[in-house]
Amino acid sequence: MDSVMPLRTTTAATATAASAAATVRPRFSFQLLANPRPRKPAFSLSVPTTIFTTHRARILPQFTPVRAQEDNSALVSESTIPEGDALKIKEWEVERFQDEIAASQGIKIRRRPTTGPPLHYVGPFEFRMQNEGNTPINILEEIIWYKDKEVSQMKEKKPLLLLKKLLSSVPPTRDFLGALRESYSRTGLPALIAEVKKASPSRGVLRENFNPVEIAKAYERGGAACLSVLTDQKYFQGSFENLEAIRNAGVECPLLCKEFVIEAWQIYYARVKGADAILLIAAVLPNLDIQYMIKICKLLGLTALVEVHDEREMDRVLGIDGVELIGINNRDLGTFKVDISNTKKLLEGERGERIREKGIIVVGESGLFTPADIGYVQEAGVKAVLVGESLVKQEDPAKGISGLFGKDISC
Ligand SMILES: O=C(O)c1ccccc1NCC(=O)[C@H](O)[C@H](O)COP(=O)(O)O
Repeated sequence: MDSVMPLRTTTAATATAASAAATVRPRFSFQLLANPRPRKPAFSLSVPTTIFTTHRARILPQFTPVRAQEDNSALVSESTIPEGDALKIKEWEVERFQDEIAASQGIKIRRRPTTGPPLHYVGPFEFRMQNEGNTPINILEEIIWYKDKEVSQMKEKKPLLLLKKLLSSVPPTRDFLGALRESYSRTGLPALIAEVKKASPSRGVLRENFNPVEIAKAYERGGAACLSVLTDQKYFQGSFENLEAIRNAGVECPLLCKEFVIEAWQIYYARVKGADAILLIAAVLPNLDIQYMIKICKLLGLTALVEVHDEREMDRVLGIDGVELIGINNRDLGTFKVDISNTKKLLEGERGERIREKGIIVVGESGLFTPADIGYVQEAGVKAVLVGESLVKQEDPAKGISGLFGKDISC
């Protein structure tokens, strides 16, 4: 067990924000949090930055008074805060606010580790456990935390203004949805989005002699309607260079940029690098972000594939305007277990009806290996499938497609 250390005694002023600025409070009044994460910010964003030592202390150690005072002397006056620190405090406030919105929508994935470990109140003491709140709950959260740092660095090298300038010289996007529809009506089978995937956190390296352009061309020859290109480097050994290379190699299938999007900047970047579509993961993004990102996608001519894992995410996404393409991922990102009956479960009953009414195309994702699997998800209601492992492992991925569908779908 990690070490536990008492931080300091607390006052009501540190525990209840709204009234704390006012006057002296009796000592040893405290708030006991049964479930401290995600925690309500102890002050609202509209409260001016006359806030309290507890919060300052979490991010600005120089403000830490070891013991709160019985009078207001422990409070730091606004005028003593250097401007840069005040900005950090605001950022912290916004982060906590974002976490709270996400949590209210059932999103468990946090955008980044908590700035300081959560506090536990026991008697008059606040405790914290080392590492608590700073260990990702699953692989998706780990990926997102890393992505947060990665994107900050990438943005510095290629700011949004520069990307916007580059947009004027990129070729037009290809019609991702149109390609799926065309393939479905041509073959009577779910349209294939074949994934260019070198490795994954669950399976490790899937193909040693990995040539992304050759694989993409083989997929196209084999009858794929669209391709998905993993661009995450650290966990999937993918790259934006792969996306660009495939785009520049004369491959005609529309390309999905398979990224872990947390910021609109990434959408612009994907567009500049040759994407025709981009993945938005509901387990990571709050509703408003999805809605706003879909608008950006439309502005840039991209298709948004909005991915869900469970009923709650599906219901959220069905309530968002502008969603045209939903992916149901059969992989549990906590356990990595793949269960294709997830697709069926999420398309049953009223949900399935709403999807049909809205004309949304559903993509079955992950764990599809045989013609029986394809038949099963088609029966459940999907009009497209996204397949990586079972194709990329084949010596000839084009033949792999015929094997997967039980027939040649290339003509
Ligand atoms: O593939 C993984 O191990 C994985 C782990 C964590 C997050 C995402 C992951 N996969 C992304 C995908 O959605 C799949 O690459 C895609 O659906 C294809 O799946 P498969 O056919 O099973 O390779």
